[in-house]
Amino acid sequence: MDDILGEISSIAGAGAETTSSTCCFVLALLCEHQHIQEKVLEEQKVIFGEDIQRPVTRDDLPQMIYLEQVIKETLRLYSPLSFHYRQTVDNVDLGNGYVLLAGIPVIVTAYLTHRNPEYFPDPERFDPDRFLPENSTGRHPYSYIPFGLGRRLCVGHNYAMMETKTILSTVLRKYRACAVEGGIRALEKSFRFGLIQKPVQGFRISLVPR
Ligand code: HEM
Repeated sequence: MDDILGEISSIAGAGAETTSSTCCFVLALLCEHQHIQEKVLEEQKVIFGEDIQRPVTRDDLPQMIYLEQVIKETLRLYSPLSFHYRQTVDNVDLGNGYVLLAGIPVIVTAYLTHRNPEYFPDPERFDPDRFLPENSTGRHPYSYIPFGLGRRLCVGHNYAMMETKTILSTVLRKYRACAVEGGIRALEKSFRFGLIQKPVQGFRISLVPR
């Protein structure tokens, strides 16, 4: 029973604030990039026509290709889990003159990794086209780690993408995300770099019915 309760609480804990914060960051970025929001909406119209009420079905999700690029680019800039904590088991030779000794804590930050200009030129720019197939093929697999990688890869990563697309499609067909209080830069200044990266005062985003 303890194991089952442990699994349930870690899935509920790891699955709730991560996706809600991702949805809010997408909406905040779309406030500041209206032309990208228009492209998202155009894609929604191809899938749903003018129907703003129809619930999203499983078959709709693979068609939301541009929305997926927008979510991926949002996760690049604002990964809810901004660092990964590990402890070395053996000595690790980094091949550049440095060796991490066995038994030491290692923190990898998604925040800095995702802003490495070697892999993401002009890294502060919000550009969903970075995730077009032709622009992402050949990129180093460890340069993009919003869900971690390897054995401890987020067990919910596919589900998270489905859930985020469903929520955003439902909201954006009905509402235009207009403004985020103080702008995204102000949000960033108030980040709490805890387990979940998010602004201390939460998100205040204006949504206007379409
Ligand atoms: C955008 C949403 C999400 C992000 C960015 C995210 C990110 C992550 C990351 C980075 C890790 C690995 C942590 C590490 O390296 O130690 C992780 C682990 C985990 N995630 Fe997610 N996650 C998301 C959504 C979800 C959802 C929806 C669920 C469940 C329904 C979930 C369940 C889990 C669980 C159970 C683990 C622990 C796996 C393990 O320790 O082996 N996550 N997540």
